[in-house]
Amino acid sequence: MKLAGVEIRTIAMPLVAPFRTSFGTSTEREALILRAVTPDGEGWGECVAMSDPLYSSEYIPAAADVLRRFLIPALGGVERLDATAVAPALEPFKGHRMAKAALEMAVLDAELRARGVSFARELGAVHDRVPCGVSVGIMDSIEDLVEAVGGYLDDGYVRIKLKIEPGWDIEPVRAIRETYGDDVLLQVDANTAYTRADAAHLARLDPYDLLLIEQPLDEEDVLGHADLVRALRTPVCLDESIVSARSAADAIRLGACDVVNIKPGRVGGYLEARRIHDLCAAHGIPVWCGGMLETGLGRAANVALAALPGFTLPGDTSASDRYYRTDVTAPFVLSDGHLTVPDGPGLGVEPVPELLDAVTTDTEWISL
Ligand SMILES: O=C(O)CCC(=O)N[C@@H](C(=O)O)c1ccccc1
Repeated sequence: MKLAGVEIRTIAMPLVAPFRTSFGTSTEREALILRAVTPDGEGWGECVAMSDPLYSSEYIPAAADVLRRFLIPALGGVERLDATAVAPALEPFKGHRMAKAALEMAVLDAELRARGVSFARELGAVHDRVPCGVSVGIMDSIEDLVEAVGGYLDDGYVRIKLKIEPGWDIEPVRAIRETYGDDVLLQVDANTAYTRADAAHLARLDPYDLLLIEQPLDEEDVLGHADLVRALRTPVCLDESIVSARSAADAIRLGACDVVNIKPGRVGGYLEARRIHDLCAAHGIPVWCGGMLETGLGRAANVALAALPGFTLPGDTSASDRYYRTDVTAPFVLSDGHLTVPDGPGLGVEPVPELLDAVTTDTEWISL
């Protein structure tokens, strides 16, 4: 397959409600959408970098720049291009895993559409629907949180994830347990908001029978997480710390995680995500699919990934209407707490042109 060029499109999608985490509040989701064009057709990719370098070092203008100046031109020289050739061709360029992941996703989609193979089949999915969790942001009051969680439970979500930070952790968890009982699958996500000195404080979450506590410490503090694994009864899950199969292997060997949140964009793509799934399965480490407020494009690929056998915990694979009044694809709709895995060629979904145009703020074509 030869790449004729790639369209880089910037979109801005309003959120149905502000989404607050320990590193800030979002009211809209900017994203980069890539369209790879080959003689056989086209493929779509989504870059999950945020507007600002607050979740990780990547952010949208930087991702667009590295794609435009380095990553897309690097694929121009690849004669027999397929998805497995992308990472090796981009390897000389350091970092920018989310930008690389988007480009690999677009090439993989183009390749699979041409072959008539779905993402799910290519990645090794074993389910045709996946149970869905939902991520709930930090709120202005405990009452607001209790009401929001009640709405998601009414929607059918099978797992609740609460964003936490110092000052908003024990109380919210206690309120949800007291209101909705001990059977609700409940976990928390700190997004690196705590330090090693908070170990005793975080142990106060142990009585609430949480599925896990996600990324309590700095993404580079792997040894600190290993200490927490020993100090807490609550399983420790890593997110920001896991950027590759190598870093996952190191974290497992150091005893720094009981669970891994796999986000394809964070680790450089769906092929690396599958490697991490395989590695964790070999070590008996359960994984689940994280989310980055993806549009239906990234959501389709995530749902396919979440259908692999080692994804034994519900992921942040919510319905489109958790974040967006109108998605750029046909909406993903929750049914009995599950999303159906797309089974068409490639992603199995594609943007609705007028919906995509309505949220587009910039488009550029990089010819090869
Ligand atoms: O459901 C989703 O797509 C979002 C899930 C979620 O909470 N993502 C978090 C995270 O840290 O995992 C996030 C939010 C905003 C930006 C980056 C990451």
